[in-house]
Amino acid sequence: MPVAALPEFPTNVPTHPLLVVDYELIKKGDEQEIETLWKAATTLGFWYLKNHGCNEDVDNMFDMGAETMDLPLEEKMKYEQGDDGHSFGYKFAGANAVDSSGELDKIEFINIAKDDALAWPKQAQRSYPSTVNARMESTIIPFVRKSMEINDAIMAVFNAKLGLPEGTLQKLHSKEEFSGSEARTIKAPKNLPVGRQALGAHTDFGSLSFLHNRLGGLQVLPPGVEEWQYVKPVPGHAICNVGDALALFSGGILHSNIHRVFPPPGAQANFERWSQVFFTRPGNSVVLRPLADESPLIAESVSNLPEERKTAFNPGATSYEWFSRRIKNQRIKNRTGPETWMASRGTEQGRV
Ligand SMILES: O=C(O)CCC(=O)C(=O)O
Ligand SMILES: [Fe+2]
Repeated sequence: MPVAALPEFPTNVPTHPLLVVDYELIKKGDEQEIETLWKAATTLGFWYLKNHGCNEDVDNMFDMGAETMDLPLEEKMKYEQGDDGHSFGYKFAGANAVDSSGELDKIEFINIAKDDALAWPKQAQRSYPSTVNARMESTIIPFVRKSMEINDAIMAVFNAKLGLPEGTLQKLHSKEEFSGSEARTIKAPKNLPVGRQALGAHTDFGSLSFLHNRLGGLQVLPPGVEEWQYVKPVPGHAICNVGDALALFSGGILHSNIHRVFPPPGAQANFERWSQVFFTRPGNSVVLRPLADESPLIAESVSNLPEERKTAFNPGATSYEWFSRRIKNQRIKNRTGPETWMASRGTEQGRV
């Protein structure tokens, strides 16, 4: 669907403005732009990123997604994630809960491991539908490589601002180690029930998310605010956000905010909603904990945390364990009651 053919985002719904960061300026080390990025990452934890150079790659990923979702359900189900806490592969609509009542999610998606993209034509983590394999070289590998480069550059800025020894965050997100890093293409059907969640409220599991939206639907619940607000898609601008792993590594200096997906507002509701994400996550063996020994700034932030937050910020889990616990307990098949939803939570602080 060409963007020009889609209805405009309505003007009468509450939106939350995001700071705009220019990736070209970040790459050049522009001090003012770095300050804008830092402000965004330490307050809401969401920002727009322009001049990222991936627009064409994202369009190609949407084509790959459409080809994949058009396969018969029976074919897609051969590549399903399963109920054991694995993310890579296909997820059917209704596989996950969206809240503690066990209401079902409305979106389907395909997750492609960065390890499979980088190892191609060898298989690293798992196999994929033919439509994915056919576009691995032309579409997926370029998108994954560029997204990794962008998230790495942002992470290098955080590393310096947190006062960590050079390359610390880079080492925790090494290309070589297997990780949960993945590309995700999401399809939400048109005309979803109004006022219901398509994707339940959550914080992202990993470190950095690089998201591309054409239609509205993404909502955030900013700190200290009681009303969910839409994040308006802006053409050519990615929506970037901090995930739990960076919040934990930084002792809470970087903020991982809760968000969810609602049906697109106004006339946009009559259209399928597609989104494209790349998630950068730490290596599987990396233990999630504040890097207080490596940075006085982080040590100070931890010392100012209330006792219960100190405990929550030391989950005693590796990145792999954190990630699979959260995925597994979202799966409706694993639900025993509201406690299963609670067991899927990250750093939301009881807000959902
Ligand atoms: O589709 C979107 O806009 C957001 C998706 C999301 O939050 C996620 O997949 O973690
Ligand atoms: Fe998310």
